[in-house]
Amino acid sequence: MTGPLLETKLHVPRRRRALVPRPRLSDRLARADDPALVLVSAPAGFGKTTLLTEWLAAAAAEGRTVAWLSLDERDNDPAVFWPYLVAALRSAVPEVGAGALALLESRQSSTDAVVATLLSELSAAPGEVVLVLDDYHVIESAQVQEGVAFLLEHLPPLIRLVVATRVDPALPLARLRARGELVEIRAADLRFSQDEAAAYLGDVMGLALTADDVAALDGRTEGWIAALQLAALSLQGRDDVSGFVATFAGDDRFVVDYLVEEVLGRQPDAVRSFLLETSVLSRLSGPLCDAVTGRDGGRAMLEALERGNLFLVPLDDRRRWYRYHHLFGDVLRARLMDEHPGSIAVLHARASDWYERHGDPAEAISHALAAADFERAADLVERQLPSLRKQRRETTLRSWLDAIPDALLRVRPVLDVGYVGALMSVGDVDGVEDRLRDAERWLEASAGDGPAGAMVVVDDEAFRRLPTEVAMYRAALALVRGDVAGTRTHAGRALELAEADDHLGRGAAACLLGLASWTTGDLVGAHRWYVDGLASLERAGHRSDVLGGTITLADIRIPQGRLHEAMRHFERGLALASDPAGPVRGAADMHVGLSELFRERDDLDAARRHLTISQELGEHAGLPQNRYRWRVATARLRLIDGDHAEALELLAQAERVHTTDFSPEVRPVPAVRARMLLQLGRLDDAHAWVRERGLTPDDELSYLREFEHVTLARVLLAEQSEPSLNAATRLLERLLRAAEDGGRAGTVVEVLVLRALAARAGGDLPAALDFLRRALDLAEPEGYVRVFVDEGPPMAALLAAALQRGSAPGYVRRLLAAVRATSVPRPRQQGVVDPLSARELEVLRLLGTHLDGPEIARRLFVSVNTLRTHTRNIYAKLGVNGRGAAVRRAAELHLVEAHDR
Ligand SMILES: Nc1ncnc2c1ncn2[C@@H]1O[C@H](COP(=O)(O)OP(=O)(O)OP(=O)(O)O)[C@@H](O)[C@H]1O
Repeated sequence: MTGPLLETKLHVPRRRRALVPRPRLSDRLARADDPALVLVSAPAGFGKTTLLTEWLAAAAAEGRTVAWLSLDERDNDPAVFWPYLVAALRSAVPEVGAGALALLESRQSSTDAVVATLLSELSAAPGEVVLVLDDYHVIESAQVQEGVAFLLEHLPPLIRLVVATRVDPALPLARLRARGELVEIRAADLRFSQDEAAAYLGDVMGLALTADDVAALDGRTEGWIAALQLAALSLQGRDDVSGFVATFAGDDRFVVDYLVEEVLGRQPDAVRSFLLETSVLSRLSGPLCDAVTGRDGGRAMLEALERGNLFLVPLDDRRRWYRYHHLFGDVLRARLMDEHPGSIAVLHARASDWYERHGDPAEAISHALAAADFERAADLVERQLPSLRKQRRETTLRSWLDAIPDALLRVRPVLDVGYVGALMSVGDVDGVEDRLRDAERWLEASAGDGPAGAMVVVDDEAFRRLPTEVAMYRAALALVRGDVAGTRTHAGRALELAEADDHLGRGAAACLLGLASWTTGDLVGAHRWYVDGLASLERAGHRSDVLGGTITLADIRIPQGRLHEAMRHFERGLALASDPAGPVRGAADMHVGLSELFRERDDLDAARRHLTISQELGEHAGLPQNRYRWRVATARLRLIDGDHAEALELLAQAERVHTTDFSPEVRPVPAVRARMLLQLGRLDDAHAWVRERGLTPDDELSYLREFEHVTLARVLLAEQSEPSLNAATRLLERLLRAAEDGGRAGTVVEVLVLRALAARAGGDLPAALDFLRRALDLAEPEGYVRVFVDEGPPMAALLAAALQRGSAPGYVRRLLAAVRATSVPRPRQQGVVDPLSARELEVLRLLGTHLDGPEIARRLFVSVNTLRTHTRNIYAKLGVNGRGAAVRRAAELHLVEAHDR
């Protein structure tokens, strides 16, 4: 967070001295049978906050712990919202949230990872906890809303969420309502009844009114408490009550405007000016008010206003911080705009200055922007850049920079490049080029004799590092565009320019160089750069980058045929990620990587287990990248399980997920699909794929297309004609040489396997056995299995022949056993034309329970939409049109028990 955490936001608002008791509402809240969510939703000034403070005082007396968070617009940045939410919980239950806090402080995890961790910590909370989010209507950020919805959906039984809001929140209300987990208090419930209005006007506001006047006032305000309060303030000392009541009606904005005018008009000049001038502040303290008004006595004035019921809400127990009631504040600001429009910028400027002196740069920046003093705002933001970046507050940074005129950013290269960082962090490369070019021009112009003419630089240290940073962003941009040479040039330059102690700069540059080597197939070089880069990143303390790099290291080792080492990298990565401060994304990907290695070794149970863990982690954290890897790995397993349709669907989804990725690891997806088509005997579709990719056996070979060319060789082999066999053989020879030259032993094994099959198809058994033996020699120490087994019967025949000749007998026997295990047909599902996949059977079993759809989806870690697709397929396959019928039919066919075991 930029600026201190405001304790006042976590403070349960103090109860007013005199309140009208509302037993009917507090009873409803008290009787509510432990709902997950209490929603208090009504327009401004209906007494939502007051009702909650009353109820919570009683709840606290009964031993429930209460955590409170008053929200404001800044909470739309997840990097602001979640630290506050965790702090609110921790201030109430100190033993909860340490892990989430560590994640937040590491500033390298997704907010989803934070929520997932928080949830698991909450489930260990010692007793009942009520978490209140007040003024939730200010939250417009979809990201924050989704996070809260996720939190709510997974709340442990003893935790209750209470939301007070002026508009209904984007939370799954209908579902909670259906499950009886929602208690709602709305405007109709909150309106003062006539008796309550009488008690309010008489006992609280001290007005001696007739029953008719009370009835008239209650009728006119329709029980809207804030309006009644304003009316009561206006009525103090006035005789003609009936005449006054007749002048307003309805519960809309006009009433408030009208009434505030009335109230304001009755204040002494000093109070009135104070109210108007300080209305620019979202929080008020005596000293801050003094600075803004230019007069003394702010604190005494605030206390007097509070005593006078003038809509001042205390934010702490020590009477240091207050805010205006929103409704009142809005009208005050509109009034100020009408009466003294010219003074607004001055007032904001003073507030900005005060906040800067008092160490709250975020408030200082907001007020500078509100004062339209963009130069000052830009200065302040530039000074905050390093800490914003470190805290990953790109959303906030972007919202500030968006508010500053572009022409101003263009003469401030440090800020402009900061903007580039904020854009690239979310993969937005539009406009990046322009800004980098600007920065380069400034750097050129200022070479030698310090900053150039019109250029503005506030942070000289940042300006010194700017050339490195620009080179780095250039390298990253080149990589996104597939320009490997450019990546090398710029990253090399960044490395040259980075100072010895700039570990982050050096590490990032080395990794970019590693990526460039990787894309060209120079895996040895890529490995070296990554080892260097990771050492620097570790020194810089950038854990998430270290984790990401560890995955890459493993990914580099796999085509090199070093499966054991790849496994060690993944395991080391998992150890890093299991640290409370380790990002979930890393862990999810490590598990997929491990699953792929176990699948290759034919340990399918372990492969499945790691995918499930990865999926759990990934779904919690909503990680598209993980889902991409996860989908490909799952598709491959599904194919082995015989779930062809699902395997192909998963691959199609994976292709959709990653259309813009540039890392070598995502390129094989289309080729994996083609291999599946071949395994399914869909040769025409495989041909179509070859045409679509524009592949020919005489193409120039490149590492990035290696996987595709190996697949092309398979397609040619599958054709079983002499010319295509010859073409396949020639292509395989070239691929073999390239893989051997590049030290890619993993690829060599695969190509040798195909070469053996080609020789066998050509009738040259001795040559086939020779290629096979070479493959076995390389593969045995690393434990390869599926690379042989997936070739099916032709390979089984070759292996049997090899066994007869005594080649690697133990290993070959294991491979043959794996072939046999794979070809055992899955249990037949009698009475079903199109058999149900394992996944569909799982869904079917859950359909037979009392669980509702969303719950089933949650258990299976899939979206409700995916579940719907499964359900539709199941109904179609069973020839039924509803859940009950499907369950009955499944029982008749013994489908469910058979699978359930
Ligand atoms: N039971 C009550 N007795 C006396 N005054 C009340 C009572 N309930 C609410 N009020 C007064 O009405 C005004 C509005 O109440 P409150 O701030 O709780 O409304 P709200 O619905 O939370 O408003 P907003 O949405 O603007 O935050 C306050 O000045 C409060 O003191």
